[in-house]
Amino acid sequence: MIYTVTLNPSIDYIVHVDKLEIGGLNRMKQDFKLPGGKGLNVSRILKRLDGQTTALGFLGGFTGDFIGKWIEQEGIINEFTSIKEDTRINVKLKAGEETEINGLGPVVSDTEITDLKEKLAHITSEDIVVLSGSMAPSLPSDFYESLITIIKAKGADFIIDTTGKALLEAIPHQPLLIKPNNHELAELFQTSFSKTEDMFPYGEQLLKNGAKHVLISLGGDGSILFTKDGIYQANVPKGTLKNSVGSGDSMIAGFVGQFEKTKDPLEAFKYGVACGSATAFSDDLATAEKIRSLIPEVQIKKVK
Ligand SMILES: Nc1ncnc2c1ncn2[C@@H]1O[C@H](COP(=O)(O)OP(=O)(O)OP(=O)(O)O)[C@@H](O)[C@H]1O
Ligand SMILES: O=P(O)(O)OC[C@@]1(O)O[C@H](CO)[C@@H](O)[C@@H]1O
Repeated sequence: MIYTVTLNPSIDYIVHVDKLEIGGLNRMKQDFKLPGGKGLNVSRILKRLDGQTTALGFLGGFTGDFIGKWIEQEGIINEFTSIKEDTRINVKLKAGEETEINGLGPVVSDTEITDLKEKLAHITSEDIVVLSGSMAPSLPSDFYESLITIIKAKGADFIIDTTGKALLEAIPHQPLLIKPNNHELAELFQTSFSKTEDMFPYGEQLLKNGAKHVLISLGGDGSILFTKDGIYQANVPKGTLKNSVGSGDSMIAGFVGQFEKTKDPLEAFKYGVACGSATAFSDDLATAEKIRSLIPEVQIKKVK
């Protein structure tokens, strides 16, 4: 079973306007409310690909009810911890360019924290846990590490998709996968890249530090996978960009879903690319049909 943990889920309020007038009254052309949060997006894609997935994290208030009902309707096992405060709303403003305004997130109490940890402790060594996204500021800064301790004690694998200190602290615990994008990688090492090859030593360093696989996503420019056997680069399938929100999460879902089945990192990489691009070419997260249609277009070559 693949578990996802979304500590700070959201309703993603997607707002389309023709042209944004700062300081004026803007009328929406179209709007959508969708369940959001990185781990939840991973679960939603896994489910569409017929995977079994359980979603953990914190959900509260009217916003939490909306998300809980939605994901249950999609067949995702909902083991979220109920919290007193409202889950946040993240605004995704589409006015030609995309602008995101993400909420801070609710205060989570000690009892709520204990409940989440108890639920996580039900996993077995056969399971993979995906830890994704930001933490509400009320949580201790080493919270992800405390969850990793539980996961490791059960002998399960984990994937972590977060940034900064929480990501750096997780790497020595040997995550199955980390997936920084090129900007996050540059930030981790306080550097900048002018070409793809510049990233190679940093990806290799992350492997040395403990990650079992490192996937660096480059948006519309593709992605690079670092494994113990070498470095591989993928193209991007052709299509029209509709929405880049959630393409990174979709990539992780494709990778972990296929890795669970085949244990083959290159096969997993191929599915990851197809899922990431399929979401980039869709209004919401990609459908299984769209993902499957892109698989034949993905080409992976060894570059080192
Ligand atoms: N414009 C695009 N065209 C084709 N494929 C894309 C595009 N944008 C993203 N993808 C696919 O999705 C993968 C992940 O995208 P990206 O690098 O933007 O992740 P991310 O920064 O984690 O995204 P997010 O945080 O918005 O979910 C890319 O490596 C690529 O395979
Ligand atoms: O604020 P975080 O946790 O970093 O990111 C949250 C978020 O932007 O990530 C998802 C896309 O990856 C969205 O569904 C959600 O709104």
